[in-house]
Amino acid sequence: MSIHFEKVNYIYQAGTPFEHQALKNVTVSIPKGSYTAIIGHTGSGKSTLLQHLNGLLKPSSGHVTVADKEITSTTKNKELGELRKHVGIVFQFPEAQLFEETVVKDIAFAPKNFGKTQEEAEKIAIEMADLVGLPDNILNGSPFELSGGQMRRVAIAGILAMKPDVLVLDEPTAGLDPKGRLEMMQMFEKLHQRQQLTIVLVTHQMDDVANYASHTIVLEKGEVIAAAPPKEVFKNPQWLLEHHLALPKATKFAYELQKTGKFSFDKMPLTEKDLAAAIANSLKRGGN
Ligand SMILES: Nc1ncnc2c1ncn2[C@@H]1O[C@H](COP(=O)(O)OP(=O)(O)OP(=O)(O)O)[C@@H](O)[C@H]1O
Repeated sequence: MSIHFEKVNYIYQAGTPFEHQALKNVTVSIPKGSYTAIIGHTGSGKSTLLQHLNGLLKPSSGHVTVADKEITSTTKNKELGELRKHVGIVFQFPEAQLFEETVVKDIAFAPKNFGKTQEEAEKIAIEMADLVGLPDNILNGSPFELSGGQMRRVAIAGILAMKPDVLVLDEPTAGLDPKGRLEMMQMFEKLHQRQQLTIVLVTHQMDDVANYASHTIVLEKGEVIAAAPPKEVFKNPQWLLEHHLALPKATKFAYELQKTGKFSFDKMPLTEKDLAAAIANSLKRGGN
């Protein structure tokens, strides 16, 4: 399911003293089947852009096309029901939305609402729980007795139960410890690979962009300032620093090494593995 923004402007609270233009003439695509990271400073418009993906927000002008559905300022909510099944959005701290008395019932809520029988919905729920790595023995217990990371998995399974083609994640690892973060990111990677899900990830974690994303969109003050694979976006550390963006750890380390004048890199490494290979190469060419 490909997604395209064409000259999209979005203005919050238009015509009031609080008016704020959060997206400015955004023309950008999210390739079908990609793992696209959206990065940018606080307030650059990431969440605003994300909410256009299923019409929670509609462009003030311009249009968004998701598969064959065009969303404009005049699109009615009742036209968006089908689209919302195809684009699942996991907002920050999704576990706050859990409410059912058992894990299975919580995950089964959406399919039941979309017309499945109780039995069908629970079957889907059990499959989805397995997909997100929840153990069987918690399924009939309360979601509120689980750890934070497991509660989040329940909430994500609830979104996956709609069988979306696109999974949108707004800082999905916020508040998790390093182990929980790694496990969660590995789970999304698995979903991307095995279910061919298009993933759209809003993140401040540049290492996650480097490790997992195939495409990157960089926002600054509501404008798209770059849209390219991570290796392109991170190849010029100076440009990123000028735009007050962080670098992946390995890229930063290589950049600092390069500044000593003793190492040079043809391609900036993005990951620890790339970094080790790049240092070895530089040494072979006569670095010291
Ligand atoms: N309801 C609103 N009314 C007015 N301005 C708003 C409203 N919601 C967001 N904004 C403004 O729109 C801009 C973009 O906000 P948005 O939440 O999309 O940014 P973001 O990049 O997701 O930020 P963060 O990284 O902090 O989540 C910000 O300047 C924000 O203050």
